[in-house]
Amino acid sequence: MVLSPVIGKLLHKRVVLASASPRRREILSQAGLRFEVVPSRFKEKLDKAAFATPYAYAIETAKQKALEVASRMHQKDLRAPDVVIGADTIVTIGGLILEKPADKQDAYRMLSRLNGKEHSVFTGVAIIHCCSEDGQLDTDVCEFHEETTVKFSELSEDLLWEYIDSGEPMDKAGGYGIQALGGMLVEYVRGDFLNVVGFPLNHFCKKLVELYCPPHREDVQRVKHDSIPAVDTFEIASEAAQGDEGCGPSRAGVHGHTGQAPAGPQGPDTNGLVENPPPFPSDLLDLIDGFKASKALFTACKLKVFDVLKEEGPLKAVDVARKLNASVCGTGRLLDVCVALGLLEKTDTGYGNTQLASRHLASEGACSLHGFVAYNDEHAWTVFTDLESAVRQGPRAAAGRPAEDPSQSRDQRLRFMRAMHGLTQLTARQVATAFDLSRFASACDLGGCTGALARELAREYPRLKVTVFDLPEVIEHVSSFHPEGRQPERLRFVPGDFFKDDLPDAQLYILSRILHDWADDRVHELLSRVSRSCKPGGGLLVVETALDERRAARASLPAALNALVRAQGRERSLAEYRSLLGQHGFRDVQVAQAGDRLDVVLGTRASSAP
Ligand SMILES: Cc1cn([C@H]2C[C@H](O)[C@@H](COP(=O)(O)OP(=O)(O)OP(=O)(O)O)O2)c(=O)[nH]c1=O
Repeated sequence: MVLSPVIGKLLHKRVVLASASPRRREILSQAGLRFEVVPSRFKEKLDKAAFATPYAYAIETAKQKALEVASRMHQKDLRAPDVVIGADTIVTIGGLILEKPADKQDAYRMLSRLNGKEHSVFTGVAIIHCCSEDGQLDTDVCEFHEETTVKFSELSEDLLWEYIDSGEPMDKAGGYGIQALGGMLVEYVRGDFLNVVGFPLNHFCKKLVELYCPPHREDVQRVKHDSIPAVDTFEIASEAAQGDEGCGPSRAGVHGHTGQAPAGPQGPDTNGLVENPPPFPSDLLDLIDGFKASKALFTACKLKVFDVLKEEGPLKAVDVARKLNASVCGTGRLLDVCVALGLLEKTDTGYGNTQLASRHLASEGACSLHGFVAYNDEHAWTVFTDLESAVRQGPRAAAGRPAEDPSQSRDQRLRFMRAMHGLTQLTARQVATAFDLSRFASACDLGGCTGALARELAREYPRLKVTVFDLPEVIEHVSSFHPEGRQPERLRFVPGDFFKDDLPDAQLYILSRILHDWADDRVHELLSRVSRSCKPGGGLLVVETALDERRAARASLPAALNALVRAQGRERSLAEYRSLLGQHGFRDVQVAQAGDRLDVVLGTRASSAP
């Protein structure tokens, strides 16, 4: 069966994961699903002997977990979520079902049983579609299971006990976690790895395709007979209906509840043929709503929601509202939107940050993008409202690079520096290691701002001395970005203007995210200054998001629009950067990628002048 993008179909639904398992949460959120977490209170005590197969037991347990959550939520609010997902993972060996060990001895018994042998891991999954009508809860259940075979090596007693003493086995079926230390015990795996970790993502997506993606017109084989009216044969639909623990019959009900177009054919057209409705334009609706999602994220950052929850979460909406000095109703809605966007998690104890939010959206921390978010909220948001006139009239010549705009206030400059600092810290390592730069003893980062890239270079190359060269009004604020005090000995900051002042001596010059801010004449002026300062054999490293077909269009398009609305600069292709370096006396030009958004171009200064 062909897998198609399907997670987005759940975007406009309220989805609840009825599980306390952090692994399930991680697998589903990494797949892009937006959901709330409400752990089930169903006691896993079904009579195993009553089930014909181990997986029938796992499926029933998964279903009961999900139904318990659906009915509890329905009772509480008289409104159940749209979809509740439940899962149960078991390990089976020799007809025995192993769940989570009760204590260390139990874990030892389980692991000894698995020692040196193959066993099966089953996960049963239930996807429950809910509908609350007239105070009644109506549910449609789709269920399936996945099996994976795992073989343990021959393990010594010492190893088993060392593993048990690590504490890892206690909350895991069969007493091991294949994704962590338990991976050491495993000789091979046959089947879906994520199924062992607690959630069979691939099978789940296929089920969603069955539920939400009716076959397209092209998939429909029209069979016409002279005397019999034309009929449609849905090959994919019949394939789906033949699937294991059957979603087929409940499908119509599912779409009925969720307001989606029915999966099956609609009424006959004038020729007696049966027409499919056009595909529901979910992606388009997401695109239309996209600006609201950005603004919700910006607002939550500005209000420091993620800082409050990082320090004190989980918290109820009322407590967050009190801490933010904001309305309870407004805060509650913003928090729910953040849950739907995958930035927060909601459990019985309240709202908490996802790992993503704690890492990138709280204002402190090495990976914080808080400054970049603030810059987009306060600056980019405003200038982008001018997109229409920029498109009509072409790029505005007015604004230069923000840090170099003399009319810029101190606050604006600091905001820009914070944005650049966060973004550069995020990518500095990838840039520093895109090429082996160990042949250089000194480097000068022109327009190097807070020194985030320079510090990474100094860390990566122990003999490299790095100079950061930037405007005096930038350098004056650098210390506030390094609260720990002293800069590394091999790092220095020199104030100056790379268009006017002598460039510091260095074997390697770096222009990171600089050239796109300038029009062609200024780029040539700058490169010829660099070329004059650079000695033969020295290098020039250019870091940019190049316009290039190799990269997914999405990553480079916002940059192209940036140039249109705010600056006199422009984005260039890799071929243009190569050619620019060549025109200014740099040879052996090589290109590498730093992550999925940045390109790094390295050229070596030839001995003859260009
Ligand atoms: C075999 C194996 C299991 N597990 C985990 C997955 C599940 O979280 C757990 C099996 O217990 P489950 O009862 O399936 O799930 P749970 O108790 O963690 O969460 P809930 O009941 O609220 O949904 O074992 C691993 O993380 N790694 C492994 O290698």
